[in-house]
Amino acid sequence: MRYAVLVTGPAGAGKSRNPNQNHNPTSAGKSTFTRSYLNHLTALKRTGHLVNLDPAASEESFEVEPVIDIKDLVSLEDVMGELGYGPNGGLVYCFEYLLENFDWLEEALGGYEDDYLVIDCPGQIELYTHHPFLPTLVQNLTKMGIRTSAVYLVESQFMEDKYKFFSGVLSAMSAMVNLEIPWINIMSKMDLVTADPDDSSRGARNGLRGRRNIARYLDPDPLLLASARGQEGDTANPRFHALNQAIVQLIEDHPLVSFLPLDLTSSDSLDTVISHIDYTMQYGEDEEPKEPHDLDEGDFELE
Ligand SMILES: Nc1nc2c(ncn2[C@@H]2O[C@H](COP(=O)(O)OP(=O)(O)OP(=O)(O)O)[C@@H](O)[C@H]2O)c(=O)[nH]1
Ligand SMILES: [Mg+2]
Repeated sequence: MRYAVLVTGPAGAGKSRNPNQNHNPTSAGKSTFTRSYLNHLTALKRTGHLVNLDPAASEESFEVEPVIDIKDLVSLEDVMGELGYGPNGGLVYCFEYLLENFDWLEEALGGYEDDYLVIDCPGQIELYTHHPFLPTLVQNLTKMGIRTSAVYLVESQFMEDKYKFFSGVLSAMSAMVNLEIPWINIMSKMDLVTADPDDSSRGARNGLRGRRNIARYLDPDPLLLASARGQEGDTANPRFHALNQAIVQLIEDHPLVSFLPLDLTSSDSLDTVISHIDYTMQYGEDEEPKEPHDLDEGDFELE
């Protein structure tokens, strides 16, 4: 049996791919997670392979070499330079080109029997919400006997306030219904969440950040979120309250949207996330199906 995990999620405004540059606060951290994931599999004495499907990925971001790289087929730089496309049109072109030349990918994947592929995807949200590329890719992988699941990373800053959170939830839901495969939502960069509730940062002042308050975002109780509205300092236009209420109702009616916390600085956290992914796609189902580890609350203690 072969397995593939698509690592998806929104990009930030502006790409900062160089790890030495300032951290890009709104990028989900897909590429970073992908590499930690593979290193962790190695530590567990398991084999995994990196597949890069981001035609704009920069070379220096690869501390783990991809076994398959879309840029060997088509790169965004070339498409933009030679065909005069902008970054978004260029990405669409690259994916169309990939699907038209799917035998290239099929051949490249052919050599990896009994394997576990971790696929780093680009961050353009349109790719997940309204283009047919990823669903077609998944169908093709399924035809090849590759069992595919997806993780959707949303950055922990989305927990800073409920409006950002709603936007993260809605994008996750939209991607989920578009792909229709086993799916896990992940709240990434938990290392950036302030541990100290007395922290005077903006998020902490709003009382919406800090480990103490995380639970309500990881496993959202919409009514709780809704009741957070109208707090002192909430400058939102009251006309939006009805809309928020409707979104809250939607979240409540679709309890699929919960998030697993991911803190790359904790190997336990990676362990938990990976065992959830394994469980979701029934990795090694010929053996006993695995129960996911209990969510390690030790890391995010709720007093
Ligand atoms: N503090 C912290 N920073 C992170 C983490 N993961 C990624 N970053 C930083 O966030 C930025 C973006 O990370 P990437 O992994 O390139 O994000 P991406 O989702 O692949 O971005 P795109 O490919 O542009 O969509 C980089 O500057 C990383 O160093 C994390 O777990 N914690
Ligand atoms: Mg990336």
